[in-house]
Amino acid sequence: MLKVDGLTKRFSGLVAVNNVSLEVPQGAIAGLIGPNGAGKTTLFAMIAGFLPPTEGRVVYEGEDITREKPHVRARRGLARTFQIVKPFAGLSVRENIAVGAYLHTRHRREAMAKAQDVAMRVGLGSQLDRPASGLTVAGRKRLELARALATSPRLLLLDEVLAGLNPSEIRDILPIVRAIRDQDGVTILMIEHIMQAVMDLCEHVTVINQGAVIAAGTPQQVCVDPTVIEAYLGHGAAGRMQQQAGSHA
Ligand SMILES: Nc1ncnc2c1ncn2[C@@H]1O[C@H](COP(=O)(O)OP(=O)(O)OP(=O)(O)O)[C@@H](O)[C@H]1O
Repeated sequence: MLKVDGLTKRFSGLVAVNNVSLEVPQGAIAGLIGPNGAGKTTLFAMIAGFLPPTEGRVVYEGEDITREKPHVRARRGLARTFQIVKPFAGLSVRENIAVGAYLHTRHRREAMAKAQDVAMRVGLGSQLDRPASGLTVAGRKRLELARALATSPRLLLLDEVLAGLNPSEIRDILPIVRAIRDQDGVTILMIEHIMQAVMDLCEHVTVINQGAVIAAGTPQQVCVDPTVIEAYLGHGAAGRMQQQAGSHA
């Protein structure tokens, strides 16, 4: 469904993303993880068309979309959420969600109906007529998800939809994300720092560090990969953990 081929992004001297290749098959929930500043958001911005790559290609459903604008990609069914959620403050929850639906319709009634449908899916059904500015952090995350879903995506890029949520809020939102794939068949690529969520949701994970892919595999595989442990915890960490495990055995 999505093929990222040798994507590189340089910001003057800094190589934020360095020759990254990955594939997301149709129907997958795939994860993208890595320490702070690894280049995850920059990679997402290139996939969604918000930043032009310095080198490399983005291929979506077999077509090279590297030069396409974000709204053209969105019309093809490629949607993303943003880490920082900024609702349109003067608008209700329903109107905020409807903004996404206007991608495919010019009719207000249709956009509002789509907004209502999507709101029910993400658990915002009872908040539809409240001002979006009054939502809690968890509510705003649901709103962000709903706005993306209202564009009727086939590939959804989720940028830390769980960040800032408490454990019970996370437990509530995980089945919603899973249902987007299971019931609507939407393929998902998610950036996520919360490892338990990655373990629960993702079938495949790509790990990047300092702009480059350092590991890929199932969540279980990458969690025990010494290169990944070192990237998160520092040089020598994998060895220290092994020693500790040995001394506790
Ligand atoms: N517009 C920009 N201009 C210059 N440098 C940038 C720009 N955007 C990102 N960077 C740098 O590129 C690197 C990768 O940043 P990016 O935000 O993609 O990382 P990330 O993995 O998403 O981090 P986090 O998990 O903290 O969100 C960082 O060193 C960052 O400072």
